[in-house]
Amino acid sequence: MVGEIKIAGVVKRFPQQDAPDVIALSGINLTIKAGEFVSLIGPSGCGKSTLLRLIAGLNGADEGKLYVDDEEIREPSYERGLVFQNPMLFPWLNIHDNVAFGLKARSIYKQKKTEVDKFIELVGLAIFHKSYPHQLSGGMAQRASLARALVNHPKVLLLDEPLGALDAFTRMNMQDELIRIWQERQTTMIMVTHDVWMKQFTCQIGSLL
Ligand SMILES: Nc1ncnc2c1ncn2[C@@H]1O[C@H](COP(=O)(O)OP(=O)(O)OP(=O)(O)O)[C@@H](O)[C@H]1O
Repeated sequence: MVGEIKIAGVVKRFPQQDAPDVIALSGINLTIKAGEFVSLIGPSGCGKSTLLRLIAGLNGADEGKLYVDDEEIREPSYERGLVFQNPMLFPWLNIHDNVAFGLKARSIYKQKKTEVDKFIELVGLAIFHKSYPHQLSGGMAQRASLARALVNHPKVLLLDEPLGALDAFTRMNMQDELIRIWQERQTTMIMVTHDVWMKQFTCQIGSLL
């Protein structure tokens, strides 16, 4: 299996004007095994999103290193899919083209076109593949955003409160969906959540932050 994450002595500071630096992460050491589904839990401001952004390669650590399968994380990669609380779909592209975007950017769309349809179907949006983001509900848009990350077959899926903006019923369905995808694909998943039910289901590491 692939997708093991190692975090070694990671420190992240945010400099402030006329004030001491904010120390968002102070010496985090953690290993997440390939195929695990882990929740990051903890009080607001404890550094959950910061850690996710470092694993995504969107920000660099001030000290320490992060690895995926022993390869150091230095920049964003399609191997680490990221889903935010608010689905960031391109409003001018329909659902098919949103999901296909990464494959087109990497010039592998022609070979992988059937994958786009497969993942749109997996998240239950087959009949909406020609719809535009403004024609979808929040839950549907979030599922499209999940398909867009999954179509790249990431080693790791990073989920930053992906269910936070959804109503309770849609959230329950999406939770089931995520667990089903995880069981089916065995992708390493790291999810920032405040949801107690997900917290019970997944491994808990929030106390480390
Ligand atoms: N870009 C930034 N510039 C300055 N400070 C930042 C930045 N991003 C995060 N911080 C600070 O780093 C700390 C950790 O923030 P982070 O967003 O990681 O917390 P969190 O645990 O995800 O919080 P929440 O549960 O409220 O989303 C906070 O004190 C925050 O103000």
